[in-house]
Amino acid sequence: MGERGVDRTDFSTPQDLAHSLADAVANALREAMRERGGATLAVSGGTTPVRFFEALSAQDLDWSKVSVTLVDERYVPPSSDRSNERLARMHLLRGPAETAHLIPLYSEADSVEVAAQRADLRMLEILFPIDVVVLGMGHDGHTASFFPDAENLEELLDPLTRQAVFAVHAVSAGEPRLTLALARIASARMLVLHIEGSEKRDVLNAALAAPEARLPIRRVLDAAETTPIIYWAPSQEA
Ligand SMILES: O=C(O)[C@H](O)[C@@H](O)[C@H](O)[C@H](O)COP(=O)(O)O
Repeated sequence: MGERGVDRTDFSTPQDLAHSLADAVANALREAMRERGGATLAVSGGTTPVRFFEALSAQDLDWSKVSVTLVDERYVPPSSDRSNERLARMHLLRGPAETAHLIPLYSEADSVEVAAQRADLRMLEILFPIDVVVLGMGHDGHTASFFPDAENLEELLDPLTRQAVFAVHAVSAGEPRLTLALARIASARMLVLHIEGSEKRDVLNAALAAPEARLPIRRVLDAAETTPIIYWAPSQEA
């Protein structure tokens, strides 16, 4: 398998990236609302998206028609500072975007597997394919919660699986995770990968140039039904 085709947009600062990505995502959500009366957005957590979330939250659109969910979630309550739901509520669902409908992945359950079953049912509230999916990436080439050492990685990456949400156990992930399956990510109408810093750029370039798809990020980009769009900026020390 040769180099995967992607669209790249590099920025000089994370701030420039955040505003440009917020404009592009907002336009895609507006188009979805014009065409289908509503829009769906799935975002990743971690540390990278905060500027983007805050720029997107300020966008002028009918947020009451937007359903927002998470690409993946740490199996922690929304009160935890590790929670992606908490991150989205703090930085994205505020101001104009406060009226968006958030569909979290986490729920307090006897196990992460039970929580995944519940989240899978909640995904019935979403009209797939998702209009916009924004991925992040770790330095190990994971995206979503597709960690290279995930016990059920091939199940997560199965393009034919019908299950929308899976539980993930991976030593490198820290706590157990909840994640959308690759099939729900790959079918996005707009698939964005937002990464910052030279190390992540190098990991991505190596994954894209590799003759076979080994890293999860390459498996996801190869499965994408639209041309993935890479948003990159140099990291900015806090
Ligand atoms: O729950 C998570 O951590 C994310 O969804 C995950 O896939 C993230 O996008 C990468 O780990 C990058 O995280 P940073 O932005 O913190 O580098």
